[in-house]
Amino acid sequence: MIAGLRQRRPVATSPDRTPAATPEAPLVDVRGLRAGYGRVEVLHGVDLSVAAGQVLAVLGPNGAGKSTLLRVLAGLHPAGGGEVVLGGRRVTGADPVDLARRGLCLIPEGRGVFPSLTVRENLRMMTHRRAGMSVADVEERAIARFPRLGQRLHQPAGTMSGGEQQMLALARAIVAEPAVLLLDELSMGLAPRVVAELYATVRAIAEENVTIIVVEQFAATVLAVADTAAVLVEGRIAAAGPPDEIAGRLSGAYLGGQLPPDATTIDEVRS
Ligand SMILES: Nc1ncnc2c1ncn2[C@@H]1O[C@H](COP(=O)(O)OP(=O)(O)OP(=O)(O)O)[C@@H](O)[C@H]1O
Repeated sequence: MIAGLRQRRPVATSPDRTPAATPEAPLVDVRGLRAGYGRVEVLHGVDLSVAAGQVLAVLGPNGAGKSTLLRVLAGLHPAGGGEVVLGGRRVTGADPVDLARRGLCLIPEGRGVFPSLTVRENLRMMTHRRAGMSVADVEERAIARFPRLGQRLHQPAGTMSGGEQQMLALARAIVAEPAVLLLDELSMGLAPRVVAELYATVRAIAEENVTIIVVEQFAATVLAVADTAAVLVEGRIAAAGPPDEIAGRLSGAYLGGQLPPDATTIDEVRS
């Protein structure tokens, strides 16, 4: 079951924190972003922007550079060129701790939890992320959003189902009230029903004015909750626009919500 929306409570903020969302300007603006590994460039000048409180879905086949894009945005991998602007401030090259302080939070591919720690311990680690937040606050917020976690507080996170682990990863992220949430393939290895449940929650989180960039191969489910979408193919944006338009352009190329594994097929959809 998906918990309903809760009234957000004020927490202490730092002056560096990304300003409250406003609908006028993009909250995240990526311009000509390049990145690679060694001499091999995998992002060849990516332009993307997402308005405050909106969900941007970035779709693309294996190896397109989706995870690399998120890692650069989170400060975990260096940009080789271009820039990242967060809340009107250029943050290219900022370190991950600084970006986290500004309210940017990445849930990486795989489960963003500590498997040997209990659910409670995983949640408690988040108290340091926002001043003025007690352990009780953290647990209360997490359980309000994901009631199932309340029954598993003493269970090691790694023994929960994949869907429950992703709920915990999302719970860890949202208790810190992020300005921007970066999600890398929440759907990996999960049943479609569980994926749909997780993405319904992602939509609800966006409704609380959190800006979300989500990277996925599970096209149909994520497009259903996105405000805008882009297709990344071989490190370049092949298409961008409203989700229904992108879905239409992809419809000939995938069945059952799964993008085709080869970039060539998506290239054919481009024009
Ligand atoms: N640490 C690394 N060292 C060298 N090359 C890497 C590294 N990580 C990723 N790559 C390469 O960069 C390219 C983009 O990888 P990335 O993981 O960003 O793609 P992706 O779109 O997220 O793929 P997937 O959907 O399979 O996770 C791939 O060719 C990959 O092999």
